[in-house]
Amino acid sequence: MRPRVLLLAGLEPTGRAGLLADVAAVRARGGDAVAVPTAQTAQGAHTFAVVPASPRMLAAQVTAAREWGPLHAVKWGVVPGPSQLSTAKAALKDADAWWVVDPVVRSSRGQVLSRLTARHYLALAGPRVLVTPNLEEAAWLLGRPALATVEDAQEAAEALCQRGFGAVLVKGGHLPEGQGLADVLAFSGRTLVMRGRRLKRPPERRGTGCRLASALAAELGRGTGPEAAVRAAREHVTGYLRTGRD
Ligand SMILES: Cc1ncc(COP(=O)(O)O)c(N)n1
Repeated sequence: MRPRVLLLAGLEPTGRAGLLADVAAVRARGGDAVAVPTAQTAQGAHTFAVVPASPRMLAAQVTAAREWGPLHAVKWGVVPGPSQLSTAKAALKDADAWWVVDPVVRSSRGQVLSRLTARHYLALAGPRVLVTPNLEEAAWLLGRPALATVEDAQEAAEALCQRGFGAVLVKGGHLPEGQGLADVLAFSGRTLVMRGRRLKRPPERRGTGCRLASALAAELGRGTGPEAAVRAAREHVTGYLRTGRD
């Protein structure tokens, strides 16, 4: 089965992160990508700009895509503000699809990409919604101090499940040295710690969170369960970090 995946994300024209990275990951996982830009961005060595998409166009693009067939999964990347969020939500009403929500409000260089608050993200919770915060984003969503250990990550993943997310993947790529690398997946009353080796990341290989969430959406869209989907998506990102290709 070829999953059809809607990607709602910011366009970063070089494809290092954002919508083009998402498209590459979905295609590499054997899915069909429907790419709807929520914002235009410019992210250079010295230049930075974000312009939100018009809500009217966003709604039209999602609606038009749905007229040609079902969406099996939706990946939410950067959503610049509440009007893009509510418009996309309304246009997806009644869609029978998994949602993968990457609560990215800043680039890895610290630039602000979105005005959404933790409350907006918590309102996206539902039984078929998988949220993929990193440690910092998980603390932000829960209004907690910084998470520094694998145990903190486990607790945060469980707390986000309690808030109504069907599955939570807390990405532990930024755990302090000595903690190793561990992602924590909580779903259906289980909590799994998935350990890994820390890989050196060449500075141009960005968008790992984008690729992880998009690969996950492709897997969930084809009917893979959350645990196997997360394993496949982690492998995808490891391959990207090693080779620079999806
Ligand atoms: C449009 C867009 N989406 C996502 C990211 C996060 O990616 P990174 O963490 O590599 O900066 C980004 N910088 N830009």
